[in-house]
Amino acid sequence: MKKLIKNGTIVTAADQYEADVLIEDGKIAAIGKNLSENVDEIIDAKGSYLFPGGIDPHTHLEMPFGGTVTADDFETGTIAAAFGGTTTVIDFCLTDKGQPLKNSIQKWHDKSQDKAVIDYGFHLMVGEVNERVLNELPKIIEEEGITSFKVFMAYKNVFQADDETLFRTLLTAKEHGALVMVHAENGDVVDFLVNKALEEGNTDPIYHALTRPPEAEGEATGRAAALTGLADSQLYVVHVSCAEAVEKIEAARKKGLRVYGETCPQYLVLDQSYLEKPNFEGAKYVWSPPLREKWNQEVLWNALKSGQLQTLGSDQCSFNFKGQKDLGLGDFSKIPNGGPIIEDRFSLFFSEGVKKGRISINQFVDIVSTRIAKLFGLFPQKGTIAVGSDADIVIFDPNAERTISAETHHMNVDYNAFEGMKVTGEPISVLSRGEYVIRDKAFVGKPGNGQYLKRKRFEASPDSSAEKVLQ
Ligand SMILES: NC(=O)NCCC(=O)O
Ligand SMILES: [Zn+2]
Ligand SMILES: [Zn+2]
Repeated sequence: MKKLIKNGTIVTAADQYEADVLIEDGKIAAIGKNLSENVDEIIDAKGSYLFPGGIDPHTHLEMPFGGTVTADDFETGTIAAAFGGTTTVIDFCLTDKGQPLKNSIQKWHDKSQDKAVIDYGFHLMVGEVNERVLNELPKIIEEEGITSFKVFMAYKNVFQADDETLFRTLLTAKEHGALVMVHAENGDVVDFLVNKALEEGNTDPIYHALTRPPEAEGEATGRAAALTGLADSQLYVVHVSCAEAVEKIEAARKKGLRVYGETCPQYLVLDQSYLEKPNFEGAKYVWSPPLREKWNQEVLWNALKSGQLQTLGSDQCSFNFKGQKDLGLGDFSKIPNGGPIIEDRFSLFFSEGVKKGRISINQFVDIVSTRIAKLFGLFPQKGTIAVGSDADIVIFDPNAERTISAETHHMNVDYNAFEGMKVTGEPISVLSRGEYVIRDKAFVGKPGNGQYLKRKRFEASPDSSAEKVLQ
């Protein structure tokens, strides 16, 4: 099967140029001016950008959490992702203490393999380190191609791991070529503050933010970075929300540590005041870490622009307002944490970032796709438009205008946290390995077409591809 995309403007992390793209057997076979080939289909992309498909490094699809299960599964979640210009997701596989890790991974394969419409991989949660886990982790890297481990420093009595677990995970990752991801908040301090607020009768959603102060995120980020230095390992801090955490990442990177940071759209455009919305509507804006005071947004944008933060994840973790978020009526600590963002991550970032002049168009591609591919062992298969790469391509109209709304989104939830926001720029068609998933804004993919991705190991040597680009 051959396709030729003509007249589009290719944008990568490094270039912007007009050229035709020849696709054969799911790969990019040639790029050049005036390509003429005997093909099955010619796609006219005049006036559109051709972006490498977005890679979302942070999703929670069909994940049990907070006494319920996230509303989007691998089918609805990946369909929504594709509508939004994302062609790869890396989802967090939760694990259970005392259970073989491979059982948890099998559970995640079972939920995803017949449902995903785009390619996907898994990160693996490490909640304990013992002989069994230490024996299993290298096999998982080798056999499953799972080369990133997640350690929670918060959610006490649920997911939270201690510092020894984090440190030993960092040592293992160093030895076997994996990247350690952390949810960086001081869970003990947060737990104390939450209990105190509830004892004092403070139960509204805003107390979610007030009991998770930025200092708790900064402290945990700095602690994780220090342990990374001690282990001479590599660290990726997920969902960075505030200046205190950015400062710690910046300081670690100045020392030459391999510490990387991700932020999410919600921290770039929403703020703490949303939690004060009346009629319990503030619950829609409950994330951990919480939304921060507005001035933090500029710090995050600047950190993305200067390269101190490297990536944008969605932290897709959707719960319906009715029947799920309302579990926390009368007790903010019972509001399931998270929101629906997988669909809007890409175009919201284009609109707020590129259109508003905060980042260049090449930085946009780098942050939503290329660097993620490099850090998580997918480059150059994913994350760029180059000969030999998978033909994951977004045909994007940079001038289309739309208003974000739950009425029109494709996520399986009854609200959109960005309701009413106007964005400029929209995917028109999206190809995954050369096949349409979205064609002229309509879904034409098939559940089960998404392939599981075994990823390469993290390359830590100074001249590795990840390091060269990210320093
Ligand atoms: N971020 C959030 O509030 N929910 C998803 C789980 C996590 O990433 O901590
Ligand atoms: Zn988290
Ligand atoms: Zn998350």
